[in-house]
Amino acid sequence: MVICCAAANCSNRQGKGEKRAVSFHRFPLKDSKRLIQWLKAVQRDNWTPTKYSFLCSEHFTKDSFSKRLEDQHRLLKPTAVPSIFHLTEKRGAGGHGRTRRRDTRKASGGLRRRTGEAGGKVAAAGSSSSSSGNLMAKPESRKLKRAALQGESAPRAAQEAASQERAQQSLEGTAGDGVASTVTGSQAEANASAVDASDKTTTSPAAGLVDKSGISVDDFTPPGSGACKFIGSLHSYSFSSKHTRERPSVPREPVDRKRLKRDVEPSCSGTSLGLDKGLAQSPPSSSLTVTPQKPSQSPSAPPTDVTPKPAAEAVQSEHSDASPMSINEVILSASGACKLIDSLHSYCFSSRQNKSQVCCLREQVEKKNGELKTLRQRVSRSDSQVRKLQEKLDELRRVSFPYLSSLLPPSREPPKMNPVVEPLSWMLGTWLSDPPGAGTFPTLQPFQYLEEVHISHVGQPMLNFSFNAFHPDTRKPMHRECGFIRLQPDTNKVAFVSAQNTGIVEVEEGEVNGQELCIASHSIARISFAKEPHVEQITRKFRLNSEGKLEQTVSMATTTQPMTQHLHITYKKVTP
Ligand code: HEM
Repeated sequence: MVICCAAANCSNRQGKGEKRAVSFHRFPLKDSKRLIQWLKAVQRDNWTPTKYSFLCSEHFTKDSFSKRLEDQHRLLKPTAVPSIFHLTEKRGAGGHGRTRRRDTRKASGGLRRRTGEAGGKVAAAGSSSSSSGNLMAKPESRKLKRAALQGESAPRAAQEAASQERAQQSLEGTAGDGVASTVTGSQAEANASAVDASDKTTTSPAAGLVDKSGISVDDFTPPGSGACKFIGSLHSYSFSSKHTRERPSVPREPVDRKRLKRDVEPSCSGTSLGLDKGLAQSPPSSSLTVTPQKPSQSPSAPPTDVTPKPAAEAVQSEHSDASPMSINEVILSASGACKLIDSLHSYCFSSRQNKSQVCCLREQVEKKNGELKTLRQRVSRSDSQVRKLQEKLDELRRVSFPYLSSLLPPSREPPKMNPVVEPLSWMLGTWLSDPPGAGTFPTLQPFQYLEEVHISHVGQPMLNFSFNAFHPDTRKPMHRECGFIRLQPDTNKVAFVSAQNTGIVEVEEGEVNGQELCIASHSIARISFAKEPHVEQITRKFRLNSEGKLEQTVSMATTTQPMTQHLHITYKKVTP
């Protein structure tokens, strides 16, 4: 394939003008922004660039190029945009037409022959990763040297190229060119390598389609993934659809097409057609390097050992520059569709990843459920043990207190209060000192104490009481007394009978008036060894204050002291 400059009024093409090195650069079909910039600069009406469209280096400013360190090879910068055009001139006969393309075919033949002469070992031409290819003129010896240096990669590149060539020949088979089928493998390899040794996507017999980045289609298509296979079929559909649109008038043998498709699978990132890959295997942004043509290798003198393929190349040139697609369509179909499919791939993978996470979580949940089940069983066993212990306790109670259960009412409802004690009902309940009680007496240091009071009834015409004092700091028990409060029926006369831990037993009597009970000692007895001084008189007053609190004030007279207040305390009710 001979490379021609696509710019209007520019007749530069590969091999033309040996004295000056002109490089050719592909249109950045993958980079839609830059492509638009290029197209604006080129200003060609009703023309769409293909992967076989080039601009020569003369349309770029000097600063559009950089030099490769190792061999000073001139490379077009990835951001370069052409700016030098002579648009006012009219395009001459050497413009962009079929005639020129036919010349291109001849030039292509020449190129093939030249590279074939290089021993069929022309390796990948060390193209840069620049998005625009670089078709730079180079001396033959240098090319050979480079091919030799590239050693191991050469056979592989040649093998790949041979595969591509075979695909191309399949297409060309319809032209009935029997010679084409006689092209030797080494020739075909050399040819394909020379056409574009910097393909980003090549076929590998072992691994199928392999991208130069090292990612193969298999990387995107996990085995056994139905979704990915489906997406893969979308790829095929996308490319075959593009192929159909770009080559609507060229009939293809089904067998050829099938073979080609199998040999050259479309890739996600590629914008080229499967058929185009079969022809050149060159992405739009790859770089090409050619040597200026010697007279004997000029395009006008096709070599005898390489069969030209006019039919296929005619198809190629006819459809490469005369595509009916608009730029938008190119961008949409080339970038949009593949991006969509790539996003489907991503979705597919993320979905599979999520699935595996869900599986992992499900396993954890199942494990936790198992643990929960075990815990529930243990709790159930504990409940059962508690029930058994409760039953045992009940049995022991029955054994220890044989009459208790019969004495207690089955419903365990509180006994009905005897109406006789009704006037004292305001005293019923459990009371706690609030605040602590205050103790005084002329012979004593003032002191504080806590006290708990229980005043209850069991349905009898009397109240039961107990007063239990505690030290406010140590909570040690101090004074304690218990007894009964009786009311003389149909009167407000009250008898208070008490036994105290100090060895005193006493009876106090008095009256209840409303919510106040005032009583005074009627008789006091004590143990023989009671501590002195002995108490001789005691008075008490109970009342329910406006705050609902129970108050008690105790005064006493001893053998040494007249009647003096000994205690004052306020209780807060804590239970009925
Ligand atoms: C009606 C019931 C009570 C009577 C008749 C009574 C009688 C006495 C008497 C006669 C004394 C000796 C006084 C002295 O040495 O001059 C005494 C002392 C004392 N009483 Fe009471 N008392 C009663 C309730 C309480 C209560 C509820 C407390 C509370 C903790 C208490 C705490 C004390 C203390 C700390 C002393 C001084 C130390 C002692 O002698 O043990 N008393 N009481």
